[in-house]
Amino acid sequence: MNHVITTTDLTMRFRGCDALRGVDLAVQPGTVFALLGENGAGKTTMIRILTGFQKPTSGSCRVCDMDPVSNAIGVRRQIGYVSDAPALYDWMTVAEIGWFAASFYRGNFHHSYRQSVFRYEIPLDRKIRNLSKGQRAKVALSLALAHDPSLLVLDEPTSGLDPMVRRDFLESMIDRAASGRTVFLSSHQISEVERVADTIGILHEGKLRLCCPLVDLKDSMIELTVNLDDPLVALPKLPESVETLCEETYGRQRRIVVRGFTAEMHSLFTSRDGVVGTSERPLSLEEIFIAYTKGSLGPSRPIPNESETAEPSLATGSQV
Ligand SMILES: Nc1ncnc2c1ncn2[C@@H]1O[C@H](COP(=O)(O)OP(=O)(O)OP(=O)(O)O)[C@@H](O)[C@H]1O
Repeated sequence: MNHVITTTDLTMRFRGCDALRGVDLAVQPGTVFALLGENGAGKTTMIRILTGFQKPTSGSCRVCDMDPVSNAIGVRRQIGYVSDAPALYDWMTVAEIGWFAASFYRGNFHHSYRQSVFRYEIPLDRKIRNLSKGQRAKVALSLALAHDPSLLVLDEPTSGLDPMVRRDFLESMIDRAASGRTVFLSSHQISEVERVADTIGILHEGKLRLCCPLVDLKDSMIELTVNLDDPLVALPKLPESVETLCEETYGRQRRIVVRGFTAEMHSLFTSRDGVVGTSERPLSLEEIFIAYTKGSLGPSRPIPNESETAEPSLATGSQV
């Protein structure tokens, strides 16, 4: 399969800061790819390189079969792009900026643009400088989508949009992917991303910690709770195929976030002296993100009472 985006050992060093450290990535066509990461993880840097606004220190990338370093204009003509702070000509009106941008594209750019701003209820005669933050974001999105690009690159696309518009917009991204076009977006809105993304990439301190279809990710990750009769009981070593992301003790409970744990492995625990029982639960994308980036179960988890932890939960249904 021809990937829409590939990066190979992509590295970006700024003075005193390694923004990207050897990122290898491949994005399939017809998918919504969401790049997640904390502040400063390297998302915008990655997007600026892919769109030809920044030259990487080393490594390579291809976007729509072009090299954004040597052919930035070719890439930008092919894709739609909205940055986290869209630069629009403030002195133009909403109508004028549509005319202006249409001059760079063939086809019915202008008609599509006007339909889009009409749908968003933005007055055509309003100056860009007098628009609210959300209205600016809507104009930028209308411009990016008007030539119906095969690849849409969005840096924090929903910041500034109200909840209804955010939901409609993200759902429209699913329709784009269903029609074979590709959406690459960065976001902090993890619960929103969870509803629309096909593939998740997690950047952490410039490294790609994870790149995986969302369905596989959610199927392969669980929080395993092991009830112990003594908090100091040592747990068995898990097979190498299992990735342990974090382990925390709450009284007589040990909670572990694991990837690749299979049902057969429960017996490793249940046969262990001092283990009273185990249970498992699926994780939300937000919990998975926290496990990968913070190595913890999350900041706001309730700490159970001693009486709760003493109670063994033995095998039924998803529990073992
Ligand atoms: N031009 C620059 N010069 C020096 N350092 C930079 C430059 N651009 C980015 N950085 C640094 O690179 C790192 C990654 O920044 P980047 O903007 O890519 O992060 P991000 O994941 O988009 O963050 P956020 O979610 O806060 O927007 C940060 O530590 C940032 O300070």
